[in-house]
Amino acid sequence: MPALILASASPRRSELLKQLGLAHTIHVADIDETPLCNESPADYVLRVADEKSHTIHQHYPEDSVVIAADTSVVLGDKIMGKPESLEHAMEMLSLLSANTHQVFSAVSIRGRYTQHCLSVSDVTFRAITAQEIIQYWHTGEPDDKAGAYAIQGLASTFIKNINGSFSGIMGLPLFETAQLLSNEGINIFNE
Ligand SMILES: Cc1cn([C@H]2C[C@H](O)[C@@H](COP(=O)(O)OP(=O)(O)OP(=O)(O)O)O2)c(=O)[nH]c1=O
Repeated sequence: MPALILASASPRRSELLKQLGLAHTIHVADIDETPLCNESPADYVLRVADEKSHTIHQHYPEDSVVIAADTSVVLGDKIMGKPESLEHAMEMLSLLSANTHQVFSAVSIRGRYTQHCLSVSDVTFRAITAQEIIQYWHTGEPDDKAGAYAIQGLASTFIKNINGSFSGIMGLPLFETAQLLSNEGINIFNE
């Protein structure tokens, strides 16, 4: 079994990998995550995930497997990252209120092969008030989450419906991840 390295600072991604029973070390990739001019959401998350896995794979032997991911919340042509302030969270969550948006999550895996894939999910919010957004902000939960919410937390009370992958919305689509890892000889059921 090759060594598995998670190129991510996201505790959620590590938890999700552990959910598959996969032991891993963490080596955070510090890269510029600014979208390029006119870059589509799909191209953006795939490029950033690839840059993260590439940066970290350089530090390890060829036969190690590095996994990286990138998640964005997308509404129309707006790509939403993490909130920088209460005002920024208010702006994003007001747009998501009473609306359906997409969550794009890319996974990039480098080992013997270079592989990546994309998970896109639809998420529908009920109407949320400015008062709720302010209270939600003060819980600290929106802080380091794309679109300023966490489906796995209190924001579950805002979400009427999802069509897609719960783990993908949380930051690491496990169905796709398991498929890519099996191409590298990492199998969930026969470690
Ligand atoms: C939409 C959504 C996002 N998120 C999180 C997943 C990611 O951690 C974060 C999106 O930011 P990312 O830039 O994808 O990841 P990150 O900065 O946390 O970690 P790294 O770049 O080192 O891998 O938002 C949730 O936890 N729940 C959600 O419902």
